[in-house]
Amino acid sequence: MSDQNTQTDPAADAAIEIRGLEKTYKGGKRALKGIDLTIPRGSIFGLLGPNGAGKSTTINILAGLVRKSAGTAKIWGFDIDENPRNAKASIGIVPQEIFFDVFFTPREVLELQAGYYNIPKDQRRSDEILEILRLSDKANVYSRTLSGGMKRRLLVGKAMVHNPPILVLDEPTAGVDVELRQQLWQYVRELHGRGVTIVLTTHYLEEAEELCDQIAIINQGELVTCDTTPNLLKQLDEKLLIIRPTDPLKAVPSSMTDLNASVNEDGELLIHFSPSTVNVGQLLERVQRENIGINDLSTRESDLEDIFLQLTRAGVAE
Ligand SMILES: Nc1ncnc2c1ncn2[C@@H]1O[C@H](COP(=O)(O)OP(=O)(O)OP(=O)(O)O)[C@@H](O)[C@H]1O
Repeated sequence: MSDQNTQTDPAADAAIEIRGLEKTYKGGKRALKGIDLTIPRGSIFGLLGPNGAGKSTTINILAGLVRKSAGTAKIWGFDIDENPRNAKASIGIVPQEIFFDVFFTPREVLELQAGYYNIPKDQRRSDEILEILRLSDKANVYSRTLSGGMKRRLLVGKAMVHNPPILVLDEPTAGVDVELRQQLWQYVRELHGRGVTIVLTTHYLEEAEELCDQIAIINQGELVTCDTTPNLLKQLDEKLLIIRPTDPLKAVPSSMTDLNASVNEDGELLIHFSPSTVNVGQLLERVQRENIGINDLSTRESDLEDIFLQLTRAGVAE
C-alpha cells in the first residue's frame, strides 16, 4: 500500500489530490465547478457519473491534455503545474479509444512508447508487460490481427511502460462484451495486487460496485459524494419486496396505503421498506390479512443504481 509517511503533508499519502478544480471550456461550458477529491494510494477508485458529468475532463487535466481554469492537482505528491514531468511520470492513462498503429507488433508498440518516455533500452520492460497481460505469444504478430480484448490489453500495456504507480482507465469496458470485461478486470486486479493504484471512470454502476473500494460520483461538474463502497451502499436503508399474487392486483389495497407500496403493470405488489424498521415477515402478514394469494415473491437490495439516482436526483444546481 502506501509508502512510509514521514511528511506532515496529508496529500503525501494520496495518489491523486485535487482541490477546487474548475474547467470552463471556450464557449462558456463549465465542465468542472470546483471539485475536491482525494484518491488514496493503493485503492481501486471509481469515478462515476452520467454522460457529460466531467469525468473525462478531470482525467484529461491530470494527463496534461486539458488546461484547468482554476484549482490544483497533485499526482503522487507532484503538483501538475510546479512539477509536470514528475506528475506525468507517475500516471499511466488508458484512453477510451483504441489508439496505436496496427501495423506494429505488440512488442514494437511498447518499445515505441518506451522511447517516447525516454526510457533507456536496458530499462525497458516490454517482455514483462506482455507476460503480465498474457500477450507474450502475440509479441511479434501485427497488432491488427489481435482480438478486441487483446488490443485493449495492449492499450493497458502501453500505459504501463514507464511503470507508473497510478493507472487510470477511462471507460475501459464501453462496448466490450461481458467475457472480455471479466478478463480485463482480472488483469486490473492483478496489477492492483502488484501495488498499482487503479482509477477507473465508468457509468456502469455494477462494475464500480464489484471492483472499487472507493467511489466518487460526479454530476454536472460537481462532486456528489465520495465514500467507501460499503459505506455508500449503507447509505440506503431500503429494500424492495415484490409479490406476485395469484390474481393480478389492480390497485394497492386501502389497508396498505401507509406502506410505500405500488402495483406494477403486471399486477404485482411492490413494497419499498427499511429493513432496520420492518421485516419481510411483518409485511407478508399484512398481505395475507388482505387474503391476497401469493404465487411468488422476491426481494431486491438497494444497489449503487438506487444511490446514484437518489443522489443525482437530489439535485446539483446547474
Ligand atoms: N473540448 C470541449 N469543448 C467544449 N465543451 C466540452 C469539451 N469537452 C467536453 N465538453 C463539455 O464538458 C462537459 C463534461 O464533459 P466530459 O467529457 O468531461 O464528461 P464525461 O463525464 O467524461 O462524459 P462521458 O461519460 O460522456 O465521457 C460536457 O457538457 C461536454 O459537452
